Amino acid sequence: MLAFDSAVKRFGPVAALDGCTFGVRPGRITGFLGPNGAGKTTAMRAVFGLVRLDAGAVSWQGAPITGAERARFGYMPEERGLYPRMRVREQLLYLGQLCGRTNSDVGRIADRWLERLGLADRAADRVDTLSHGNQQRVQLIAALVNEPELLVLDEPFSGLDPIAMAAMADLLAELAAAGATVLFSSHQLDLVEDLCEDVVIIDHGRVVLAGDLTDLRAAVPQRFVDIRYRGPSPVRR
Ligand SMILES: Nc1ncnc2c1ncn2[C@@H]1O[C@H](COP(=O)(O)OP(=O)(O)OP(=O)(O)O)[C@@H](O)[C@H]1O
Repeated sequence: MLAFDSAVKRFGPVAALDGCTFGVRPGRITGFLGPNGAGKTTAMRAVFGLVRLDAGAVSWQGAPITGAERARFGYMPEERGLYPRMRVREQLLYLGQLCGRTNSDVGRIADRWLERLGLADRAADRVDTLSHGNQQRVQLIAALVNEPELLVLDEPFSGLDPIAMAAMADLLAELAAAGATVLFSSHQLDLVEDLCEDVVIIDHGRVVLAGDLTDLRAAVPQRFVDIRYRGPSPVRR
């Protein structure tokens, strides 16, 4: 389990995380929601040591996260992080080796995902010759080349067409079913509702709602509000 315990991170006067506490359970997909600037990216970066918390902690399996553990995690950062002029497969091999995996090991895993995501015929192409959606697929594979126990994805669905979104959703469901812990942020509420078992909603760096989506739905039986307006149309013609 990935756990945030009273995590605090300040940037000058801004509290990006302000006592943020939640858990991400293994074998499940957790959707991480919140308005722009809520603190989602900051929380995800804290898992990888890319921001240093001012107070509180983030832990994995009950212990502080070390570099050795991070090498077994997968991360798709919001700003993405591929070398544009490197060839797709070559880049995946390089990134996998940085995680301490052997060349043949990474090659086998990368080839499987390239095939699965319809990119086998682009393996020898430079990344910057691929479309945005295909670069995003490569970025996902980069997060998977070390067969991660924990997968943290910052807005992985943004900019994808419906077919690519469905392929990504299937893949995440499959990884979680195989035991991986999956946390992803999104602004697409319908997608989160369809795909996730758990949700965490934060605002101003604090958790406002967290838990099993089915339980949360049951606690709020009224899901739609019917608003009727009487009077002249407010729309000017
Ligand atoms: N490196 C930084 N320097 C200064 N302020 C930062 C930095 N990183 C984040 N912040 C601020 O911290 C707050 C939280 O930002 P963060 O990117 O974590 O939010 P978010 O929930 O991921 O937003 P979005 O949905 O827009 O991606 C924002 O007010 C942001 O401006």
